[in-house]
Amino acid sequence: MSRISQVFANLQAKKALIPYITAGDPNLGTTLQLMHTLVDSGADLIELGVPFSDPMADGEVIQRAATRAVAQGVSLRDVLGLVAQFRETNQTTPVMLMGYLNPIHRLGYEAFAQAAAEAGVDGVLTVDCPIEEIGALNQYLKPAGIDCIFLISPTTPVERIEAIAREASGFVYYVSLNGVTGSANLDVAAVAKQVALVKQYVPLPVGVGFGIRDAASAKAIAEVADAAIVGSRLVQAIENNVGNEPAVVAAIVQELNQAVKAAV
Ligand SMILES: O=P(O)(O)OC[C@@H](O)[C@@H](O)c1c[nH]c2ccccc12
Repeated sequence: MSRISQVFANLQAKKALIPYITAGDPNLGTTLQLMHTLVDSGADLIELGVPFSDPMADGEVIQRAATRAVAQGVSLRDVLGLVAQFRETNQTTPVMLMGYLNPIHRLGYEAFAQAAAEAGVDGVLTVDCPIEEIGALNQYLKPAGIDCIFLISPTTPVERIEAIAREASGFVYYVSLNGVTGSANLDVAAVAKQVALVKQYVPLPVGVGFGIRDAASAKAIAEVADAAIVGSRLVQAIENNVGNEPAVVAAIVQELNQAVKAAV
């Protein structure tokens, strides 16, 4: 069983909190510290962004984080090195990479899958990978034991959800709204309805992200899904608290985790 599946199995009826941070924001050393902070504060799984120059699914907050990391020259190889460092002292918390296809394609799918597995990566979400192309990557991820995580949005047609069900493992990521990360108009009732639809076709846990900003929204989402995913709130806190990032992030994640774990 993969580390991601294991986490959901261990939680039983409880819900997962999945915080997102961008690797290399504000620098790789701080990201390593923050990854341990996330775990200590209750994160069940870490979503780690691979910085990219043209992050089209991201709102301004995460775009700026990617720009800061890219400006320091943080590469996909560096991110894999970061995960390997994290694994030196943590063998239990799953790490999923979130990124765009270009850097993975440049490294080569087979080489990437091998290096990611060696580093201790558990899942890969390629935001801009068309379903036609995912097989080319997944043929290497699967034997390497890495889960292929897919986005499903409010406009994903049922045929595509069925195609995703054939390739996905670990969990699927339901995007709560049509827009970019950091949006503010979360409609919990609409999400509940769509998550139920997704579950008719996909026999995996469903995590929900986009627009979850506080304890109340995290709890509301955790009541209708298997995991709440929070990015922009944390990335904004990192930007606003240079030099004091771990303490501020710890406080937010602890609060979010309490809310998510209180969901029934
Ligand atoms: O930032 P938000 O609104 O809290 O949403 C989570 C999101 O940041 C994280 O999962 C993520 C960051 N970049 C992405 C690109 C596509 C899909 C998801 C993501």
